[in-house]
Amino acid sequence: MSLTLTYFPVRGRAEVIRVMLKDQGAEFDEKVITMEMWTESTLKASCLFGQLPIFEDGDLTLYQTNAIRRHLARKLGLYGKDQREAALIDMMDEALQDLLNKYIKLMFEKDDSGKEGYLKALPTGLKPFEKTLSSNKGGFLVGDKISLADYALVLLLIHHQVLSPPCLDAFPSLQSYLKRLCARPNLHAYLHSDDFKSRPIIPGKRA
Ligand SMILES: N[C@@H](CCC(=O)N[C@@H](CSC(=S)NCCc1ccccc1)C(=O)NCC(=O)O)C(=O)O
Repeated sequence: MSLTLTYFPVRGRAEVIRVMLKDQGAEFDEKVITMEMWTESTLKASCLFGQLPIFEDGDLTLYQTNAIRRHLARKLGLYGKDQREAALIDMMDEALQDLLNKYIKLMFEKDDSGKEGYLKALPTGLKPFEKTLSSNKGGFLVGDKISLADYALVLLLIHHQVLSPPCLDAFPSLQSYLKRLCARPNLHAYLHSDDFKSRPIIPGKRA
């Protein structure tokens, strides 16, 4: 299984793919594209949608982060035990995309003026996941095995603790979930690696 991820030297949209693969112990190569390479080469024109990431799985070439994530989830058994769980995982993942899109918008704002309002509204966004984790005794968002949606939530929580360390203080289930998942041996090793720590969240924004 030759897997290659092509992306910029930032966490960005690709980080959730890296986290999944690292936690699952799936070997993959990375092609790092600097902004200079991106603007000077024909790579952008060769990308179906003109954007990164690109994910190559043998002779399959995929664009679109969430399509890549779902492909890997099917391949690595990260989509629940049956269709019911897969549907619930999709539901959780869609809701996480809503949170991620708000976070991306904040990350790209020129100054910190939107941060106060963002953090004020954050608990409303986190509450459904606190409620889900406190009621699901399986230990994950859905069922009793890690899924596609858990990786998205874990990375969002990690980034939000950088943005505002106390942001999980009112959410004990999210706190213990994050602690437990980040202690998974492969994920723990990756999160403490220079690879992860040295990559900015987006260009110019260090974690
Ligand atoms: N729908 C696509 C969107 C891909 C995309 O926006 N790619 C960007 C890079 S991805 C990006 S903007 N990431 C930073 C935003 C981010 C920050 C923090 C977490 C997640 C994302 C890109 O290729 N820009 C160059 C160009 O268009 O010429 C996807 O999900 O892959």
